[in-house]
Amino acid sequence: MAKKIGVTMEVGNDGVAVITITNPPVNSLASPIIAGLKEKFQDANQRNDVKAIVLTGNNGRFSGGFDINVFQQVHKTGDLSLMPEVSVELVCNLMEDSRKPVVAAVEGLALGGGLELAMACHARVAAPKAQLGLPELTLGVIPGFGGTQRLPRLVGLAKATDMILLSKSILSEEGHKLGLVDALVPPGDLLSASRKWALDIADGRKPFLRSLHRTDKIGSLSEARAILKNSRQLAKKIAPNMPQHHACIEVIEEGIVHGGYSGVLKEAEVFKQLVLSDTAKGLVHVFFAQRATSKVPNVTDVGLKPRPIKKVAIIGGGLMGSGIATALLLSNIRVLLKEINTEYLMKGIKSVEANIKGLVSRGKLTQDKAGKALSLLKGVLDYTEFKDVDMVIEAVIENIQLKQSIFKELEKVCSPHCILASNTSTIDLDVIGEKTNSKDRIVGAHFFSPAHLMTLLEIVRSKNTSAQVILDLMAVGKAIKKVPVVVGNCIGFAVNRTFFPYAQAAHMLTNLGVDLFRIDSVITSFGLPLGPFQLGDLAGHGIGLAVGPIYAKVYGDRMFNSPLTELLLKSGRNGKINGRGFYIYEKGSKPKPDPQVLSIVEESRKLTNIMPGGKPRSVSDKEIVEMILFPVVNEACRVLDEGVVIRAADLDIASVLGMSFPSYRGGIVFWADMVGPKYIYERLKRLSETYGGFFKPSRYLEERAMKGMLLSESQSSRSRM
Ligand SMILES: CCC[C@H](O)CC(=O)SCCNC(=O)CCNC(=O)[C@H](O)C(C)(C)COP(=O)([O-])OP(=O)([O-])OC[C@H]1O[C@@H](n2cnc3c(N)ncnc32)[C@H](O)[C@@H]1OP(=O)([O-])[O-]
Ligand SMILES: NC(=O)c1ccc[n+]([C@@H]2O[C@H](COP(=O)([O-])OP(=O)(O)OC[C@H]3O[C@@H](n4cnc5c(N)ncnc54)[C@H](O)[C@@H]3O)[C@@H](O)[C@H]2O)c1
Repeated sequence: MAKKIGVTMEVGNDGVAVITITNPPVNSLASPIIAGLKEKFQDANQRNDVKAIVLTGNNGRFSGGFDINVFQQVHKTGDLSLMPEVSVELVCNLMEDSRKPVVAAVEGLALGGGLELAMACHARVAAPKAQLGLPELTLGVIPGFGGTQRLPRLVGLAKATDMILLSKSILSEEGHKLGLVDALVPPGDLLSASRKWALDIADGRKPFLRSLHRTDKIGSLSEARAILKNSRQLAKKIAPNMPQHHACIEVIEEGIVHGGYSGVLKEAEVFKQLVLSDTAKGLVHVFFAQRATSKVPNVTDVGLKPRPIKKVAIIGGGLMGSGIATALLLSNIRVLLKEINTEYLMKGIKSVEANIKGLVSRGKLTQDKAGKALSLLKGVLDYTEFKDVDMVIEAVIENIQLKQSIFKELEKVCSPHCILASNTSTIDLDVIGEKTNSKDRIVGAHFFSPAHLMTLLEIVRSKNTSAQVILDLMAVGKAIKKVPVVVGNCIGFAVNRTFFPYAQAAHMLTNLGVDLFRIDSVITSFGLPLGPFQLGDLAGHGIGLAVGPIYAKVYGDRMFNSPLTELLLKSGRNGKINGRGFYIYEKGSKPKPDPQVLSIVEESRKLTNIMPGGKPRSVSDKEIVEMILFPVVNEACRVLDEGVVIRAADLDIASVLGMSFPSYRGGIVFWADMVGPKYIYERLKRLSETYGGFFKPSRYLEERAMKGMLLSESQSSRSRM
């Protein structure tokens, strides 16, 4: 059934016209809605039987803002005329400058353009817990319906810049205290209270306030400049590679110096420049890509319903098990934590307590909620209580025999409906389940460390895993505030496999004579939070050494054998865990590059002997980025080719959430498509001629480059799912 969308107007006997937006699910401001609003406001302004106007949204939501699909159309076509003229024609002229008072009746949410429409009204009446904010910067643009001008005038400049630059929304309760909301009323009274407020303004019992004309909360010019100076520093820190934060501050300043209307005009001009930026393209792609991950063919579209998961057993209370337990407890799921002996069990429980305490001390959790979460945890040393759990997540050490024997045991002690998940990062799920008759309920639940903080959950589907089990795990993932991405079974799954060349390429460059600290710094300037060497320190070099042979067995044709990790470990440097790796780690200070590592690097260079003519290779920063990230793109191509992910955009989200690949670059595949498959292919081909198989372009990349196709264009599927 086609969804009903549009704008309606009903005029009551009291002379109030109620204009209602209907565009499920979030009442986004699509072109027909904007056209409908213009028409209804014109009509209401002209009609003699209308004294005042109330603007509201249908189904308990005011509006989630401008329709983001339009940005995507603009990105595809480059056609700016698809953007409707709103900020002057509708918002200033028909709404704010109307002779008839307009009151916004806000429930659920008013975000982006939604809040901007509400701010152009002459008062705002809201229901409790409505979400209010201007999140446009997360999409690479700035507010474009006058929000940069009206929010500072309603809540003060410091609060407004904080909300806009950090894309932080507030609840209507806080909005009421700040003056953004004029009255807070129960949802059932929202319309009647708004009508009354509108009539009170019309009859002069309440003031007729136009937000853009207000100056009472802006302060003096020197005060404003001081606040904007701080904002510029904040922008530099949080968004060094993005244009929209600085541009937004400029626009706000224009309004402070030359008046709100001048600010509105500049806002419209800057908006049009930003909407076409690569940053906006990347961020808008990520917005839709993240939502697309919840659509899994033959799982979410076949009428199945997720079964309730109330109690989960976790086997292994080490780094991962304790993190996963924390995430489940915080979402009110009961957890049985199993360990091998009392000492390890207590250690595991203490880690969970420390995770939860950390959240309380950072103000992210109340003491009450922390107590409630911990009351749901029970430590055990055997399987007696496993009979009524809905799901088991195994997180013991990476050992095939151990995992196989655990799953064989689980099959006996758990009920037949119980989901049997493994957090393995490298072992084939089919091998783990080999000795069982429960292959249809065995699934990978690959969390990323620290599991209670990282949002990606790779759900690994073997050829036997049932659709119901996938759906159940997706629902658990969402319940614990993760973003589940369903992937196929292969060594390293989607993220670790795609990024295994990341460290390898860095080692090759170092062995070619490039300074390793420079490599890290170039990669962090590109936008990844940690360069490959610092990331290696964080994971621990012991792990790197242990998983190397597993990868070599299947991807050996494209591995670079660097002795550097082994040499590092020999000299007692396991990374952050023991305070020394490539960097020195001291409590309370930032990691410091350790110059003593350079002699180890020299030893490695002697062993590999790959420097051309024995001399360090000189490379530009651009070459460093290409030599490290193009092999990653090449592996991403193989992941796409083999159908390890359902769609290319899933790999983008997985790279953003699992590897912290910069979201403003849209994820690894999106970025590669922006750079150009042909260029990447040619660079890799040339590099492979000099340095061998590590850089050899994959068949998929070659094919796409030759045909002039994008890597993300849908493939003739050999999907594993
Ligand atoms: C010139 C313009 C100036 C203006 O200043 C610019 C803006 O306003 S920019 C906008 C500023 N506003 C924002 O940045 C707000 C962006 N939106 C959000 O943050 C969340 O969606 C929201 C909190 C609203 C609901 O969360 P939730 O309940 O977890 O639900 P969910 O997230 O799963 O979404 C459900 C469905 O709704 C869809 N959809 C949602 N919003 C929009 C939209 N604006 N448009 C189109 N579609 C939108 C979403 O794709 C999904 O579709 P599907 O096909 O079912 O996958
Ligand atoms: N460390 C990471 O960053 C990371 C990330 C994703 C996945 N993984 C995977 O998660 C799993 C666990 O890794 P980790 O880093 O937490 O290891 P860890 O060594 O920190 O913890 C493993 C725990 O399992 C316990 N254990 C062993 N046998 C057991 C048994 N029979 N019953 C109960 N407990 C038992 C050990 O006592 C230990 O406390 C591995 O499969 C690993 O590949 C690790």
